[in-house]
Amino acid sequence: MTNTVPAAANPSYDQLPIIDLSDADRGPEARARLHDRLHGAAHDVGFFQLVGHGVTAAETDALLAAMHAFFRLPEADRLALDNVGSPHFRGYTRTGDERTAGARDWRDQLDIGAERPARIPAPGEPAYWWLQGPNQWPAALPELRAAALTWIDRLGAVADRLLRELLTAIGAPADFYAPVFGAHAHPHLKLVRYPGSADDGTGQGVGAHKDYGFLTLLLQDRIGGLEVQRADGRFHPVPPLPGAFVVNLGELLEVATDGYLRATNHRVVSPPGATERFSVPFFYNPRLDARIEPLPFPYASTAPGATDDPGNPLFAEYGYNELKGKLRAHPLVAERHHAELLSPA
Ligand SMILES: O=C(O)CCC(=O)C(=O)O
Ligand SMILES: [Fe+2]
Repeated sequence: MTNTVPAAANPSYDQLPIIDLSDADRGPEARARLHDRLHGAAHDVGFFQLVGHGVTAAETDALLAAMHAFFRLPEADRLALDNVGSPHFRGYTRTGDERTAGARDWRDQLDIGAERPARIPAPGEPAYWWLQGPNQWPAALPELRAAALTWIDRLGAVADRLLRELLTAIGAPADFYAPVFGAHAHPHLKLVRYPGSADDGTGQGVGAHKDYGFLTLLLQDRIGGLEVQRADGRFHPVPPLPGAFVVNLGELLEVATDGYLRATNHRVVSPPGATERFSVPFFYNPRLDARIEPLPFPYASTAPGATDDPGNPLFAEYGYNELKGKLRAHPLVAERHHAELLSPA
């Protein structure tokens, strides 16, 4: 059987393909092998484990220390940052206030983005400008701000390299999307805690969803619970791999490649009992007003078309794609600040 698309590096459902980004610097042969594996992983699975990314254990430990300190703050300190007070969807979401796939998630989290002044959309301007605005930081933990903003810069640089290698791997110009990133890109970071299982028996840590942007780089601890929908339609666990980032493709890469690369559904099953799980997803997103042009690449003619789900339309103008998700996930923020954007039930 011939197959022009290279097979995923590891076809087993027991672990995701493992991609070593440092192969890009080991000469033309190693780089060509990297491109084969990356192509296969991105096309066949939409998820992989990234090693050789250059982020050190010390850098990771600094972020994790700040995150753990945040979740150890008295609840009142965390609630002082309640995102219900932010029309920009920034700040703290208490456990049970977030919804995915129409049901309650069982996690609490701090949402952080690029630190910019609020931009209130004028009449006639796109509503997604609401997503730009200041973060909320805990007064009792000043080091969190530096740790989080440093992480956004660091992972943004890794994601930038990875996107270039991925575009090269599928035969596209490496810098095709460079204009939609740069100084006005809209990265997003979440510090997340899953506080064990809710008593409703659903096991929903976070419900099945796709991410909205280009690439997500996730740091997960050793507890496990992340699951990815594979080609057989079933959700398979992603066993933690120490030192690796779990990478997945977001909806914009699906739009850009007309479905040749896919944004893959994933979810988190709550840890058992009172076990806590921590994770840090970093979302590599372009500027809000980026309009994602179709990618010129040699496999474009074989692309099946992007997913057509009336319940989850994919928007090529990035800001609308993120706003759709935020309004759905944070109904309390949406009702308080953006009632005019909610479609009548
Ligand atoms: O916590 C995780 O492992 C994944 C979280 C996730 O998929 C998300 O927040 O988009
Ligand atoms: Fe996600």
